[in-house]
Amino acid sequence: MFNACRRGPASLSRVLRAGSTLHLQSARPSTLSLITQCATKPSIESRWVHVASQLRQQATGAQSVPRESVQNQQQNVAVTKFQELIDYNLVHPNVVNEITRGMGLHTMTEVQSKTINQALRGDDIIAQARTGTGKTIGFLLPMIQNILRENPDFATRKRYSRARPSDIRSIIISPTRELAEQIAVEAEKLCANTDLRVQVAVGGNSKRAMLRKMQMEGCHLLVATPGRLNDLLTDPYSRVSAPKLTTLVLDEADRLLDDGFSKDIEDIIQLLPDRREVERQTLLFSATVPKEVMHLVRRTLKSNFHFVQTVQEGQQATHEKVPQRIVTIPGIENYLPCLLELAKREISKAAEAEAKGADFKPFKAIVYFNSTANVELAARIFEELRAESGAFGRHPLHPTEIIEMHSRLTQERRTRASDRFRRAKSAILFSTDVTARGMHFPNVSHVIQMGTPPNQEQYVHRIGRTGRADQTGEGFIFIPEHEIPEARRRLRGLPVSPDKSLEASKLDMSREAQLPAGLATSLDQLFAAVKIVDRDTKIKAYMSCMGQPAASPVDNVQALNRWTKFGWGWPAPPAISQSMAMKLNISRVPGINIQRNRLFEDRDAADDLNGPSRSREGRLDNFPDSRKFGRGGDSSREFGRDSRGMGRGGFDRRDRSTGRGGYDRRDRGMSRGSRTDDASSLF
Ligand SMILES: Nc1ncnc2c1ncn2[C@@H]1O[C@H](COP(=O)(O)OP(=O)(O)OP(=O)(O)O)[C@@H](O)[C@H]1O
Repeated sequence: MFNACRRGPASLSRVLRAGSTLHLQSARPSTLSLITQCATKPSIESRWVHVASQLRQQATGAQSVPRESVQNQQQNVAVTKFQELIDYNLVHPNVVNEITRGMGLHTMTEVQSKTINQALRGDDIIAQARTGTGKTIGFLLPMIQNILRENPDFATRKRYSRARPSDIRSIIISPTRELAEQIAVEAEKLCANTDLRVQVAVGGNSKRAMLRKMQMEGCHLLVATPGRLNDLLTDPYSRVSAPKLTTLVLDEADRLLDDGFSKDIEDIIQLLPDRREVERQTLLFSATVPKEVMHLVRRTLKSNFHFVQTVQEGQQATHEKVPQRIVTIPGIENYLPCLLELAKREISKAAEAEAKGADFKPFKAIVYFNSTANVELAARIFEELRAESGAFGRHPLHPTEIIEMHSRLTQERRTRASDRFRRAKSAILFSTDVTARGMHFPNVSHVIQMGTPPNQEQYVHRIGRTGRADQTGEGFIFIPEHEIPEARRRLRGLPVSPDKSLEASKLDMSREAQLPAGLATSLDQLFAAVKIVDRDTKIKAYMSCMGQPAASPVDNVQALNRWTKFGWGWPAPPAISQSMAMKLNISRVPGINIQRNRLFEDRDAADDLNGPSRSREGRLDNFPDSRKFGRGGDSSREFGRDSRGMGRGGFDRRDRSTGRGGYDRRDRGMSRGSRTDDASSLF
């Protein structure tokens, strides 16, 4: 979207100006938020009208109350309990009862109270509130009531529905398929006792099957991802249209208005009825609204829109109830040892609490990486962990499940993965940002981020997967030393406190060290698992990190090379073609392993940079298994001086020629190190 703006006063703005009701808002964001706060606050605090018994008696007929009367009541009433929506005849009981009786929710959250009251008046709204505060009901409820008010017939469930795919009254756009499906499930719950038909249209699923369902059942409320929605609205054979559209919702609005989706949103708005002919309400919701999107927000909404902000400027965008810890680590090779140590610690804490009959929360974590290839590698390694040697050994984290989630999976596998994680009592979900926004998985105890997130907003959304509604949770972020300056910049102002509780976070893999027995065992298990994972998966992970923007390409290349050496035991980092190195502007970076005429490397690299879709079985690494870590002593074990020649920090003694642990900044070419295809060199 920002690109679109740079291209000239965004073509989106041109599209939007086509609607007569659209006047460009000239107020700056700060002024704007002040204005709206003034406008909304009194209605909540001072205009409160006590529930009158005569209004209670009218509770059954919200749909039959004339619009003007509803508006008059809305002028004076700001409800904070769902039941009061019935009491004041604001929302049909068939919808409200699903919330109070079906979901057991009674008191509105702050964002719900503010948005529901405002949106029932028909105003355009942008709402910003912390993650997990119930924004979904905040837009669904007024949206459904707005349809029922115009079409009272839909308020009760009929045996036979005569809806068609062209009956769409509301469209909700979500940036991800999983989120669209989640919203549709929630919408279906609210509409269960009405005659409204909810459909979901997302990419990755069969379009034909989706259209058949839509044609059989009809559609009043469509939840969709931008690409599939665009496709449906432009396909003349789909018969999907929205001539009577009354509400458009953009959930995760800032994401939908950014570069990645702006073109689709622009096209979709062009395909919707002209606002001069069909009056439409637009609702934008997100936990983050960066200043940069405010001008696009103003263009998307009517000029008198309301900005509902429950997070004021200068306040933390994350929950205070979620302690957030930052763990600095020597290098990327420490990620998985740290994760394994943390998982074991939290799993045994939960088990102890359970045994004592104390309150406990099973370990259920989402681990975020910045690339798909890294998610695949970490998940594969964790799947291969064994407490004892042999393929059929017990998993050291049993019964915690290992699940992976990213866009390279088929839609069917993605759906299965989210369902599995949703149902799991204890699990680790390795994920890309595909689950970072909006996804509600119950009882997530930990959100663990590996490396610096792309931006502060993404950090906020990721951490928001825990501590939702009235729950607690914890956040960890692991930052390798070379990323600290950039991480400091991106995480400025966030309530993260340093954590040094993990032994593995202090472990310099390139040096000899005395290790506690528990850590030595974990490293042993990780090493055995790394050995099993195929080479291609590792190369893709390396290439994907290479392709990511880095503050210092030199530090980045060196950190990645160190990872391949001490994390995987490779004598030299993966070869990268000259052309790829030039494309990434790293061909002169010391330590880069440039190989000419290796077409397959080029292909792999291109795959990783562009997000490959094909999956291949790669070769297995062929480490001799003669040098296992073995069991440590009771308290500690000297790492590197045992009879198996562990090498310093798991690094082979033969490799000393390359300096400490075989690698330091002076060692400009990993390829100079002697080959250590050796078990002991992995960790
Ligand atoms: N009034 C309420 N009281 C208690 N729980 C609620 C209430 N409203 C919604 N919830 C619950 O809170 C959880 C989070 O809701 P929801 O997914 O809508 O949050 P959100 O604000 O959209 O989060 P995100 O910013 O991550 O998208 C859900 O389980 C929902 O059922």
